[in-house]
Amino acid sequence: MTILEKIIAHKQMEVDKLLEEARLFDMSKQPVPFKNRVTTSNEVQIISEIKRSSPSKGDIKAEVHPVTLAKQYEAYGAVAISVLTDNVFFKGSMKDLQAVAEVVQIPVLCKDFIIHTVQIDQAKAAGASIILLIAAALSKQKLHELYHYATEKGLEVICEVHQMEELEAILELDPAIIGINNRNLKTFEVDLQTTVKLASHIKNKNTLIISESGIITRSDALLARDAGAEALLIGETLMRSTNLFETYHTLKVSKIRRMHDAR
Ligand SMILES: O=P(O)(O)OC[C@@H](O)[C@@H](O)c1c[nH]c2ccccc12
Repeated sequence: MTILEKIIAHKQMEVDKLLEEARLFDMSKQPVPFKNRVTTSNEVQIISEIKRSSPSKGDIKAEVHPVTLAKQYEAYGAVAISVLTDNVFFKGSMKDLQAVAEVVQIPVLCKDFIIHTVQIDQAKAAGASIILLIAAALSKQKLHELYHYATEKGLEVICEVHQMEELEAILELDPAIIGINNRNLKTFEVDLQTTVKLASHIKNKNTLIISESGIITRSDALLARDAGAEALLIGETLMRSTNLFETYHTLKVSKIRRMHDAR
């Protein structure tokens, strides 16, 4: 069993419990616009992630205070905050997301393994403006169903892909946003060339491309930018930073290639 299969099996149990509880979710919250903020900017934007722990790295910063960190991310210019809400494998929670969404003005991404519409309702009620749908975790039919459901609720969706077949399955949707995960969720291997390879197959210029995972240095940011990414999803590098001001400064690159950016 791969780690992704383990996570999904556990997620199914969580979903069954949620459905049993038959909670009513308040769906009246207005999401904060995301994509437009990225595409109209002159800089490659950073989606900053709150990630206490992960199955691949173990504890990164388990004792973090999400609200304090989110405020710092916002102050340093994050375009959105990603909050890991999976508890069993990432030590996050929907409570974290809710607390963060209450204090920041920027959009919040619910970073979880979504397999059922009830999780979308739950995320929206907690204050998420964006959700993630992971192609590796869903059948094509389910992916399409969840995508349409979330967009009907006014949420923006990042369709995450890691392999060509996954990209093909989501291109049929002509999605507004594609996240290319440089990390293989089955083996944890990270390769930034994943962004280079897959981005070249995304022909619609209106599709926003986000490069996700394993971005550590300025040259990583430049590599993703040159491949066509307009935003970067960064977790561990920010979580481990002891000087966020400097780290943002290092990772913030302009969308246009400049002389001093040459590697
Ligand atoms: O910490 P990193 O390497 O910067 O990665 C962040 C983010 O891309 C990663 O947490 C992630 C991308 N897709 C996911 C799906 C589920 C859980 C986590 C993820």
